[in-house]
Amino acid sequence: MLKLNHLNAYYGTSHIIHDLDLEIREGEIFCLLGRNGVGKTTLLRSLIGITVNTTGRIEFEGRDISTLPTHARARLGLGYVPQGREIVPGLTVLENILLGCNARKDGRKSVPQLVWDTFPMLKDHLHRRGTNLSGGQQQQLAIARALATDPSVLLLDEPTEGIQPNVVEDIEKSITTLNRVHGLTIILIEQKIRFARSAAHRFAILEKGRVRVSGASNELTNDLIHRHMGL
Ligand SMILES: Nc1ncnc2c1ncn2[C@@H]1O[C@H](COP(=O)(O)OP(=O)(O)OP(=O)(O)O)[C@@H](O)[C@H]1O
Repeated sequence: MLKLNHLNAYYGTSHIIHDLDLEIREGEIFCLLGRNGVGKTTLLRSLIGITVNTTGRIEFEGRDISTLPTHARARLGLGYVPQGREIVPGLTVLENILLGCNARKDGRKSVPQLVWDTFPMLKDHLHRRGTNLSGGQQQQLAIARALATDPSVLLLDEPTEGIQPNVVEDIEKSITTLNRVHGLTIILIEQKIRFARSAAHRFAILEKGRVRVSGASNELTNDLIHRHMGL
């Protein structure tokens, strides 16, 4: 579904991702792991085309998207939930969600039912400022905004980082339901090994912008985690 060939990514002259080959299969949760600073966020940004220069091929559903602008990639079906959520200040919850609708590939402006089914809590807060929600609610809003684009692949950058423990489980459940029940393909950056193991079908551990080891999630042994992530 998504194939990367010889992908290199740069911030100015800093070379962050090195000649990376990776294939994400339709219907899977693919987990990106690795220590801080190895390039996980940069890899997701390369896929959606934000703030990073790339060379190499990014193929999505058979088409080379590597030179397309971000909004065109979103329209083709890549939904991005950035680290830190980036809820737009000054906009209500509903307005934040409607921002996502602008990127829908079918041109419809209505909020997909999947958004409300996944996060019914948001309906009770539609006219509050998004930034006034709790951290966990803001994360749910950020995922809702990406779902409003009607994506076929969701890119999630540490979706439960810094979230109160009681909400973490709700968000994790939503992510697995989006995949298992609704068939969304998901690329997930995750530091919580427990969730990576239970949710992901396959994983890759990055080191210095390269895939150091990859495999099925049942091959994600404590030894690998210790050796390549220092945990
Ligand atoms: N906007 C930027 N300009 C220049 N260098 C950057 C920029 N963003 C990140 N970097 C550098 O790129 C490297 C990879 O960072 P990246 O955020 O992709 O790593 P990461 O694996 O996602 O780490 P973390 O888990 O800390 O988010 C780091 O050395 C970082 O300092």
